[in-house]
Amino acid sequence: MNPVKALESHGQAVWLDFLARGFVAKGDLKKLIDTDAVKGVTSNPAIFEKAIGSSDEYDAPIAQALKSGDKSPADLFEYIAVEDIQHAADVLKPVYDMMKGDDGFVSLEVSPYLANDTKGTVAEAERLWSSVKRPNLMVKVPATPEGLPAIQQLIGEGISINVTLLFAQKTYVEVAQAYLSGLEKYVAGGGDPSHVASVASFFVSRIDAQVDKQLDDRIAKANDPSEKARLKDLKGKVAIANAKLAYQEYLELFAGPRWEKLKAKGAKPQRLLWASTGVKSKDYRDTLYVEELIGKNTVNTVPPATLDAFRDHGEVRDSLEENVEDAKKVLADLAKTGISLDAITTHLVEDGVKLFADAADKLYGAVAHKRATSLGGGIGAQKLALGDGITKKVATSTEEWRSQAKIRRLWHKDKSVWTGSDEDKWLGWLNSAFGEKAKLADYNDFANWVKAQGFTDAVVLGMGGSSLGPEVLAQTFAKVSGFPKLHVLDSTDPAQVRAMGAAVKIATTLFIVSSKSGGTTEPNVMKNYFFEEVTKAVGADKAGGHFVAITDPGSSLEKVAKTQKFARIFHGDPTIGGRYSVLSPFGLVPAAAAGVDLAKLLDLTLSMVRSCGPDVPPAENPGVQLGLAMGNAGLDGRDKVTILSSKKIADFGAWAEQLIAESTGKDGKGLIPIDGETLGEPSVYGTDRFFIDLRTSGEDDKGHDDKLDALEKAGHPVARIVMPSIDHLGQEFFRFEIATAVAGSILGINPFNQPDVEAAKIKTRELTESFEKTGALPPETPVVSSKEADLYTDDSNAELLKKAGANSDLTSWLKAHFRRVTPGDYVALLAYVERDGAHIDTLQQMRMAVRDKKKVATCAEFGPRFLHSTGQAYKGGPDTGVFLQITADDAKDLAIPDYRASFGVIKAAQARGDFGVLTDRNRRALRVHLKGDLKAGLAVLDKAITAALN
Ligand SMILES: O=P(O)(O)OC[C@H]1O[C@](O)(CO)[C@@H](O)[C@@H]1O
Ligand SMILES: O=C[C@H](O)[C@H](O)COP(=O)(O)O
Repeated sequence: MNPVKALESHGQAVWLDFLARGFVAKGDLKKLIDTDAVKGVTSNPAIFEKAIGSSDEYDAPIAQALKSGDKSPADLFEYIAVEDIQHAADVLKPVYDMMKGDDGFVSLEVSPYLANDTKGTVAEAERLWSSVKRPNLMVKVPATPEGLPAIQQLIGEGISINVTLLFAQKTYVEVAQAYLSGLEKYVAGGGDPSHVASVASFFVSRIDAQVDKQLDDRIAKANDPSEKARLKDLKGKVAIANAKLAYQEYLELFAGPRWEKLKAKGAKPQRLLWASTGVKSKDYRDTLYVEELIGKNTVNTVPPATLDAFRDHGEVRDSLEENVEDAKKVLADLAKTGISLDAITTHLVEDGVKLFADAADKLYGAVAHKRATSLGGGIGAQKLALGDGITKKVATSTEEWRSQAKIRRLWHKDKSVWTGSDEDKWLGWLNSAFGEKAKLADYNDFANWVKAQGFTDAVVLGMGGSSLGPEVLAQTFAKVSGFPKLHVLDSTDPAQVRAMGAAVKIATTLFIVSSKSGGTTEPNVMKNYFFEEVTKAVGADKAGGHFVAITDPGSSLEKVAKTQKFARIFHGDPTIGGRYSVLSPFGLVPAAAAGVDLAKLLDLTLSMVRSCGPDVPPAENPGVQLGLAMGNAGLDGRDKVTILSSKKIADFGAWAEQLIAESTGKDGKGLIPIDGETLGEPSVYGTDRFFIDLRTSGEDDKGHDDKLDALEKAGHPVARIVMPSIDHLGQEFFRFEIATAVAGSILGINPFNQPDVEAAKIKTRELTESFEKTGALPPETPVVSSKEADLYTDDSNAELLKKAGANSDLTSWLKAHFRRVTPGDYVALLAYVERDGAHIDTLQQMRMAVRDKKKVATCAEFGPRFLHSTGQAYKGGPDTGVFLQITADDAKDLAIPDYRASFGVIKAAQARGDFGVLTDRNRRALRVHLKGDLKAGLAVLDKAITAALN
């Protein structure tokens, strides 16, 4: 007789420790049921990994599953696994029916990531139970300290459980008690226990593998031949002895009054199942862990190779209750050697969780890969060409992030991923796109209202994160017919404020006052100005109807908005910092007002959110990969993140700048974003660059690409990202957010605070308060004064510059200042003037001259806008900045209603506050104040810069 089938008559059920889609579909499982009397199937993460990861068998099912909507890799795996388990359960259903529910089970394991999470395990087991919907399912839960209470609860709910990763006899007793207690609860609640089944999967071969290793060590060290022989004799015996003694416990546990009471109600005993019964050592007979553990009311789940071997040459006898005393002696002899079985079994539980988590990482990686392939053009493609050195470092970090579960910890808001301060309070952005999608109806109502009002323009008044997201949206998407044109104002420059007023029709403009804190000076003064303008245009009673506010709950702006009867107040999420707020009301309200299709934007964004999710291992996770590249490149001295965004998404860099700089630039560390530099030949760059090229599909430019290729060839790290279309903009917001958070972890900083911006705000406040009291800003003395310009700096900078040749003219000071620039530095031009096309061009020309001459990175920024963006890194980041602040007389100042200070005064105070912090931090900073006509002044400065550089 077929030895496998013969086991049946010895009271043992054989299950198959294997599952794969085709195996079931092609009838192979059915064949084993018929020929070998196989009565069940077990799966685990390693089995699924093998099935899904190393074949293309699942490509089509995955593509099919995605047809009903995008899914995260974990959801996708679950979807596929549930189908597989259902198929196997259906094939085994006749066995289940024939045996009246005593056998015929298929097991599906909860995620090993939840092994130490009771609540998570319970929730997942409940979900699997209800989605598989088969009476012959067993959900596998590990016998970890956190798994035990979950097992008891789940049994108490009438869910059949396969307890896995069980190695120690004493844990087995706890498992059986948990089963009994769970059943008692179920019965007490009116449940019929005859529907509940359970097995306790006692692992075998892994114990011998560990014990043998320790025995081998001792054998090698032993000198006495009899000692050697004694040790050798224990090899291959301990696991079986351990299992035999567990069976003795079983016989006791499932006898006696407690059990009899349950049995009388129809309860089934929790059978011991021998798991891990494929031999791990070639020294042993391949049927060892079947032959020695044959006994009544047990199960042995065997891998296909062991099944084949046993069918071929297995020997059947009632072995389980044989030589129990010998088994005790084996364990006693082991104890005498000093090898602790307790320590080994404890370690094996932890190791078992780790091994299954490693397998799950591989499995989810494979699923993530198949998902990405299947979604194809739906997700922005990313290619990293980092050069050998950084590639190696990224590979090391990738493995570290995987083995330390850092992406899952990041998503679970574990602050120890960063500095362990308060990072956990600032991670609302991770899920915001899901939350905002649920609010689509409200956004649509708002959009309809905006349309119905007939607004011609919508102007966002805000700073930093509150303005730069909307600005990218405004500049990327074309005006939508029937909706207002979207503008952004983020300045206190009188000319710029006035220009915005002139660019729109005040009477038909919607103003979106956007400030998370509600207390930021700029949006408040801009609001005061435009509220008065609107009042003049439409009357006091109607003015509020032209304003909406976006602000965090309870802010001072909310109070004002209520008093002034704003049309709407949208609340931000206080767990999202400004620079991470674009996929929250701060980006989405302006987008809705402009008629952007938010459903499409969010759906496409969510694909990237899933691609960067907790279940996507670092190697397959595009956000993590970009972040590890940025962070490691930064540590390698390539800390100038040079952003090259193509024409259609030209403004993206301005948003990315605020994200990267404000998040990472602190504690003397950080990444300096470089936006807007024209791409050059390798010779104009130092070795401090990391290039990110971002474009939409089809925006190819041979000249640009050749230059980029040349840079890559010259050894510069280059990340290339191709968005399928501008509609995929939200994907890039999210990719960069994750990347920045990850880079922050690599750099060892808290990416969610902005200590140095606050310092400048305090200085500015002191200056404006003094103005409110005295009517003037405190006097200051230039180091040099000429007809066109005054120069200012602190004593220490002045002394150094004079020593370096600065005398009485502008050029000499600039020359001395630029002379301080060394490789690895960056030069930042910080201009507190109107940000218009002409000034952007002038600044661009100046910075390009500096870059090409000094071969350093350059920034061309406008104040006060950059204060809420790169300003943090300039003051708090690495001391590699050389700053030229440019201020100017305002041709025509502008009063602010309800303020004594004008826009001009506030802007001046901001410039001085910022400069004060730069010099307090001993940064290399010089301020040029242009007098008289600005155009002429800038021309003089441009000339002086050119002269200074030559
Ligand atoms: O939205 P708020 O609170 O006005 O802040 C604007 C900006 O100022 C900062 O708080 C500091 O620069 C940024 O992080 C933020 O985006
Ligand atoms: O339920 C079955 C177990 O997961 C399996 O038997 C473990 O076997 P292994 O030790 O060979 O991985």
